[in-house]
Order: sequence, then C-alpha cells, then structure tokens
Amino acid sequence: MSTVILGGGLSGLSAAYYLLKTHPKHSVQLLEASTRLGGWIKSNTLNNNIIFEEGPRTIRPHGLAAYNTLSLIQEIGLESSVIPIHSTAPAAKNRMIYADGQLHLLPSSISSIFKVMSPFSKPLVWYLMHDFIAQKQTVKDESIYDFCNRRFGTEVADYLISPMICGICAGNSKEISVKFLMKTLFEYEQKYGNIYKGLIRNLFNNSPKTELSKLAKRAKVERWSVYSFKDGLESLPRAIEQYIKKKDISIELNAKCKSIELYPRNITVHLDNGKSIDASQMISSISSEELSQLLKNQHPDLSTLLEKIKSVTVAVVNLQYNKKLLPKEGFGFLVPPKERLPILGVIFDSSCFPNGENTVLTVMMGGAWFQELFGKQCDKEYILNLAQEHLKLMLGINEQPENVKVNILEKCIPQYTVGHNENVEKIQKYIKENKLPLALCGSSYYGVGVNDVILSSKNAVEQLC
Ligand SMILES: Cc1cc2nc3c(=O)[nH]c(=O)nc-3n(C[C@H](O)[C@H](O)[C@H](O)COP(=O)(O)OP(=O)(O)OC[C@H]3O[C@@H](n4cnc5c(N)ncnc54)[C@H](O)[C@@H]3O)c2cc1C
Ligand SMILES: C=CC1=C(C)c2cc3[nH]c(cc4nc(cc5[nH]c(cc1n2)c(C)c5CCC(=O)O)C(CCC(=O)O)=C4C)c(C)c3C=C
Repeated sequence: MSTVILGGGLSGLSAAYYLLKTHPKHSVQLLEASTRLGGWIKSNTLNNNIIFEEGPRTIRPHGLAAYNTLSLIQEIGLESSVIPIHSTAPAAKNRMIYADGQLHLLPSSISSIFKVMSPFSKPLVWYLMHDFIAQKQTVKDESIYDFCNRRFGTEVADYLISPMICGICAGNSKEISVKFLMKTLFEYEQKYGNIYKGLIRNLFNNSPKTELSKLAKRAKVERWSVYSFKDGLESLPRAIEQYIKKKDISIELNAKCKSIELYPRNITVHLDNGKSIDASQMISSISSEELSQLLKNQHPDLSTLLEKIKSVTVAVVNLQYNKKLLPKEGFGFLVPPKERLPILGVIFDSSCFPNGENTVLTVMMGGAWFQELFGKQCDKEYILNLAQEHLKLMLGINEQPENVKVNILEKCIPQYTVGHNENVEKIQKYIKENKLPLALCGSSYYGVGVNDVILSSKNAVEQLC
C-alpha cells in the first residue's frame, strides 16, 4: 500500500507519524510546497535568545484532543522541553479586553462571576441566569453571536464571545457557527428548551474514560492552563520531523501539488516541477480552499463544497523592548469588534514566558476584517506604524522597540461559518459514495487548534487504513 500525504504542516507531519506507527510496512511519501516543514508554526529565535512566535504560541492541555497531543509529545520524547503556564500565574488569571478606551479584566474565578466587572453592567451570573427565561428558538444552525445574544444577552455576545472568536479564529462572531465553540450547549437548547435543563439531564452521562498518559496526568495534577516549549512551539513539528525521519518515509520539499487525478483504486499527483507521483491512497492536510483548486477539473462538485470553507488573513507584528513596559501582567487582551479598532488583540509574550527585563508583544490585526482594513494599503511599514500607534494608545508604550518583525499570514485560519458542519458532512458523503481513497485532516474541517488538527490526522489515518 502506498500513501501520499499532501502538506507538511503540523497535521501532515502528524498524519505521517500515525501512519508509520500503525502501518510500518506502508510506503509513505510526504509532499510539501515550501522549503520548510511546520506550516504556520514558526518560532523565530533572535540573537538575544528572544523568541518571536509568528503563528501559534500555546496549546490547551485539557480535554480528549489535548490528552492525545500530550501522549504524542511523550511518545516522541519531547516532554522535558514542555513549559507550562500554571493556572495560578498572572498569564492564566488575567485575560483582558480593551473597550471604551481602557483595559478590563474578564471574570476568571467562581467568586468573580458574582461581582459587577466593567464593561459589564451586571454580574456575569445575571446573564447566565437569563438562559432560564430565554425563549427556545428552533434552528438548524445560527451564528454564535445570535445564539449568545438570545440566551445570555447583548453584553455577553459583545464583550465575551465576540473577542473570544477573534482570539481563536480571527473571525466575526456574527458569521461563525454556534457549533464551532458551543455545539453541546446549542444542542441542549434545541432538545430540552434551555441550556440548564440539558446540563442537568446530562450531569450523570459519564463520558468514556480514557487512559491518560503520564504527561496528561502531570498537566492535571499541576493544573496547567496552557503550555509551550523551551525553544518555542516550533519544537513540536521539529520533533515529529526528527522522529519520522528515522522511519521509512520520503519527504519532498519544494513539491507543490498542482492537480490530482483521483480514482477509487489509484491516485496520480502532478507537481509544479513537472513530476508525477502514483499512490494507492491520499491524506490531504492542506486547506480545503487549496484542495478545491486541485480537484476542480475531475471532481467539480466536491471542489465546490471544499471551496465554501474560506480562510482569512492575519497581520502579525512581533515587538521586543529592552525594559519592562507593561501596565499589567497577563496573557494579553482582545478587542471586541464593536470597538471598531484595527487591532484584533495583543499577546503579552514576556508575561506568558518571562525572559529577563524584556517586554515582548505580538499585535494581531485583520482576520475577518483584513480586506476592509488593508485591502488598499497592505505594506508592512503601514501595518507596523498602526500597531505602534495602538500600543501607545492602549498600553501607553511610547518607546521604540529593539527588534520588530511583521508578517502577513495569507489565508491562515479557516472560518467555520453557519452551515459548516453540514458542508463537511456533504464532503465526506461525496468521498464515500464515490469510493475515493482520500482522507482529510488539518484545520479546515474538525477544529482549528493544534490539538484538533493532530487528532484529525489520527482519525484520517484510522479512516483510510
Ligand atoms: C496567527 C495564528 C495563531 C494561532 N494560535 C494558536 C494557538 O495559540 N493555539 C493553537 O492551538 N492553535 C493556534 N493556531 C492554529 C494552528 O496554528 C493550526 O491549527 C495549525 O498550525 C494548522 O496546521 P496544518 O498542518 O493543518 O496547516 P498548515 O500549517 O497550513 O500546513 C499546511 C502545509 O501544506 C502546504 N501546502 C499547501 N498547499 C500545498 C500544495 N498544493 N502542495 C503541497 N503542499 C502544500 C503548506 O505549505 C503548509 O506547509 C493559530 C493559527 C494562526 C494562523
Ligand atoms: C489575548 C490575546 C489573544 C490574541 C490576540 C489571540 C490571537 C489569535 N489566536 C488565534 C488562534 C488560536 N488561539 C488559541 C488559543 C488562545 N488564544 C488566546 C488569546 C489570544 N489569541 C488564549 C488565551 C488562548 C488559550 C485559550 C484557552 O483554552 O485557555 C487557539 C486554540 C484554541 C483551542 O481550542 O485549543 C487558537 C486556534 C488566532 C488565529 C489569532 C489571531 C488573531
């Protein structure tokens, strides 16, 4: 059996790892369009040992998908490089939003939900209670903004949910499906009339017990909030790369696939460089939009479904200063879209992972609003000036940074808009009905986080083999 894996980001590498682990006799070929493996995960270490994370920076340690990642980390021998943020650290407790010209701490403990915390006009518990009296509305799917607005009120939708959606997919909560983050709560409303009835009815529904790895147990006992690695998040794809290279695998860089012939019993992949590769099955880890282009001629209906899952562009500005400049330690802050500012949020990297007297920040801009903000003027200098202007306004930082890096991450994060789950079901139905030897993984289908894409690769391997 020969398998070709499209894409060498985290999900392509993970797919190779699981395939080699479960089917060591398979012939495996991984094709990556660029000159490096790792995709959006890029940790740039400066001369002064400061790390600029150009993409993701932390991983969630709790939940089934997270336990799977921790097992993988242990299996590839990377556990000694893990650096957790414990739940008692300021970076875990202090999550903020910027609204009405100032920073506001978000409720982070049971006691804080009983207090009135600005910019909310009532204690959070009041909004949560609103669910009892909110009318049930029967819908197939709706935006997460509309759902939260109906069940918890406008302030929760504007100041809690909308910034959260910016901090997970750089998206507009008025477009993103409720099932992206709140599938279970949405189903409780549809089935029982309100969320609490659903929670009570399912209180004793034990989820299947999974055997936790040593590292997952440690994360639980030590109460990690999130974690990264000593040399940055890129350590993870690097370690998987080193691990799989010891096995029987062929990895080709500069190997951009430009079209695919996909039949029930065989596949031919045509590369940009004129080469063609035959295989008996394929795992695609590239974005649905890119895959859609490759299948346009032979499978136009599948291509149309794949093309519906669009990704947005994010501008990422990393800055380093030689002294401590932050008014408050914390993970950083997000900006509710209601504020109509050109900033999605700012991460306080030096507060998450302190490094001497430095201040390291990451300003993120664009996302669902990239075109309207930068469509006409998309040069890096303009973006840097805008970031610095807003750091002055929002954090009072006037100083010039010692180091800066601006990156524009083109179409880097998929948007699970209303109807996403139904669309993915149709994609899978097409693949099944046409008996195509194709499995899909990566951030376009079953979750956008690091944990989700690793699990999607494991599932893709199980589905094919
Ligand atoms: C700004 C940002 C911040 C994030 N922060 C977090 C975070 O804090 N925590 C978290 O859990 N997740 C975070 N994420 C999400 C996380 O980065 C992704 O889930 C993950 O990196 C996706 O990996 P992937 O392999 O699926 O895709 P990619 O990284 O996109 O990899 C796909 C690979 O396929 C290659 N490719 C594309 N087309 C072709 C072709 N035609 N032929 C061959 N190869 C091709 C590409 O070059 C690329 O290397 C963040 C994402 C972004 C953009
Ligand atoms: C505080 C500011 C934050 C900014 C700015 C931000 C930008 C940003 N994030 C993503 C994608 C993801 N982020 C994820 C986790 C995550 N992000 C923040 C904060 C900011 N993100 C926090 C505090 C966390 C951890 C949340 C937790 O579980 O404790 C994830 C993973 C989600 C998961 O399910 O594991 C993703 C994905 C983008 C694209 C982005 C750009 C604006």
